[in-house]
Amino acid sequence: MINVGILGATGAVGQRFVQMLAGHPWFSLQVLTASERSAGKRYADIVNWRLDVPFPEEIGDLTVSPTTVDAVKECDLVFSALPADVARGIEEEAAAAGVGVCSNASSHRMDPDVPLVIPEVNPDHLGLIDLQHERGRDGFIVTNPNCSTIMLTLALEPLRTFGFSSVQVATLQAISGAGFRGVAGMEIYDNVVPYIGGEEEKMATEPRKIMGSLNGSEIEPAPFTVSACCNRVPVIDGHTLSVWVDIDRPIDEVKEAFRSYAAPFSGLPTQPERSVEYLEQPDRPQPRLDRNRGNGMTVSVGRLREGLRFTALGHNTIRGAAGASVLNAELIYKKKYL
Ligand SMILES: NC(=O)C1=CN([C@@H]2O[C@H](COP(=O)(O)OP(=O)(O)OC[C@H]3O[C@@H](n4cnc5c(N)ncnc54)[C@H](OP(=O)(O)O)[C@@H]3O)[C@@H](O)[C@H]2O)C=CC1
Ligand SMILES: N[C@@H](CC(=O)OP(=O)(O)O)C(=O)O
Repeated sequence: MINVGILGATGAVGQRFVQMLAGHPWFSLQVLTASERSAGKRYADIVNWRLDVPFPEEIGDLTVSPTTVDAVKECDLVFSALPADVARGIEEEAAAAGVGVCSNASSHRMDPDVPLVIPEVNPDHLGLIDLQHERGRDGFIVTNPNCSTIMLTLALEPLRTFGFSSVQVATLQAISGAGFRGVAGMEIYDNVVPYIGGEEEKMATEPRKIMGSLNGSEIEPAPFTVSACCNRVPVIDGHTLSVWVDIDRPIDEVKEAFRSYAAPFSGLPTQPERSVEYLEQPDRPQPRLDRNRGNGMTVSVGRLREGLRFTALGHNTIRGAAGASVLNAELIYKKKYL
């Protein structure tokens, strides 16, 4: 078993990590960290468990540690669910101390030697771990993308073969994306907020890195543009995206590309049966009905029509965050970087 820890284990994403790592066949959860407010207390006593699944009692007795390199230096791997400003330094320190870091935070996503990975899309970018080692890092940092970026990029992957140069997207993002203390009820109830700080910029840059080509030690960004409009809506979990892409092919051909898409690997415990699933019903996908497809790891696609337009949807704290990171870690383990 690989000994793992979670940085920021009490938050919206941290709790999803606990859910996904409790009973994991390869990873043994040993360390949970949070802020000074929570450190030194029993996890079961301090966590305000807000997930719609039972609390994994076997994890409850772990004592929450402060978020320091000392707390995690005996781990082989840590999953980071820290706010980006807190994550930057501690992730670097942990990687320097020989720990593998799989991070959800945005701090290192665009670092040239840090892979920004969706296993189905760019598993080869993990080769940058070797570059990090050559540059003197004993451990490594691997990141997963922004939650909306993951839904968009996974939905575009089956269409890669057609080629495209321009993507437009409008998002309807769940409130869990802002963390537990992120959006006040008075702001979001009976409302839509047409602004999520930094999100549109991330959606413009991250997909190009992910779908880019690794040439030696550099990633050449993919040659398309993304124009995004991001909106917060009163949904608890599940980001919905309306996507336009400049592909001029018969609808049936494009639909077949979605239907026949299969991940380029198999055998990872968190991998869903279908990474992308096309839904035929005219009013799907919907967050309440489709976010848990594939245990929250499937991106549902539907409403494909002339334009070329379609709708994509995925669970933002599972496929868009903790599940994405755990799947990355499983691929890293399978490729023997751990
Ligand atoms: N929510 C989502 O859908 C997604 C989130 N992310 C990213 O994941 C990260 C976590 O997000 P989320 O779970 O929503 O955030 P939350 O605010 O819900 O949780 C933050 C966690 O970090 C801890 N923390 C906060 N400040 C400090 C500090 N100064 N030192 C140590 N620990 C600290 C908190 O501990 P305590 O409880 O003690 O305060 C808590 O465990 C962020 O970088 C976010 O951008 C990425 C993709 C999607
Ligand atoms: N911004 C996303 C969640 C998030 O934290 O993204 P990032 O990891 O890129 O900061 C949302 O609000 O839904």
